[in-house]
Amino acid sequence: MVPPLAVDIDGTLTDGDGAVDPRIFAALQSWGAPVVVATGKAFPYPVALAHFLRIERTVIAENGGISLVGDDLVVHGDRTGAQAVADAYRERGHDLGWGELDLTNRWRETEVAVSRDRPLEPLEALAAEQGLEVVDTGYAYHVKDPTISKGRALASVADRLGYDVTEFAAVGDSQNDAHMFETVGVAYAVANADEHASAAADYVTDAAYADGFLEAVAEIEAASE
Ligand SMILES: O=C(O)COP(=O)(O)O
Ligand SMILES: [Mg+2]
Repeated sequence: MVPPLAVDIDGTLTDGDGAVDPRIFAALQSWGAPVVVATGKAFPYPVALAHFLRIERTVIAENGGISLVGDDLVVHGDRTGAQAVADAYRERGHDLGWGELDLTNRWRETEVAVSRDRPLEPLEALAAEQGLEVVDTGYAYHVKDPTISKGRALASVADRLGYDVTEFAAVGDSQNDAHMFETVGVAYAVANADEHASAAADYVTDAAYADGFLEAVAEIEAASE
């Protein structure tokens, strides 16, 4: 019996260009236990992925700021502090880097993401003034509540699914997966992972990106036989 699986999106289910690799579809659709898509992206992204893959709508978004188990939605926190940081950052002449539509932040409820080509030092200083942190996922800088994490949200989701979080396996690639890795039973970092994720993982795959994910799930399955 395979364990329940928590899986990151960017850098894990994607290729090096950030496109979801279609080879992961069957792996998620055929997994013999619950799958939790756990991402730093805004809530609509993992919901859409689950919808179009026709897998259970069991997702974590915004680095743990939002969790959904079926119709049970929990928002952990709010965006007030992060928005104050974004406003002060703009007042210093730095936009968030996503253009007018800002689809990266349009639907965020608990944090704000800033493009990695924007200055980090003033962002970190402004976040610290609000008691917030800046997490670099390799895809964006996230201004967030330091007490919120994918790991903390996964413990809540596991409980709502009737599992202990230590029964989970997890696969991911960056700093925003590290606490989740320390929370689950077994954690795999893909070869392209940053030093935070690699250090927190039990294993690092030989292959990168979606190839690394497929390698990890094959090993998790083999270990469960
Ligand atoms: O949105 C990001 O910055 C990273 O997203 P991820 O947690 O799915 O890798
Ligand atoms: Mg990632």
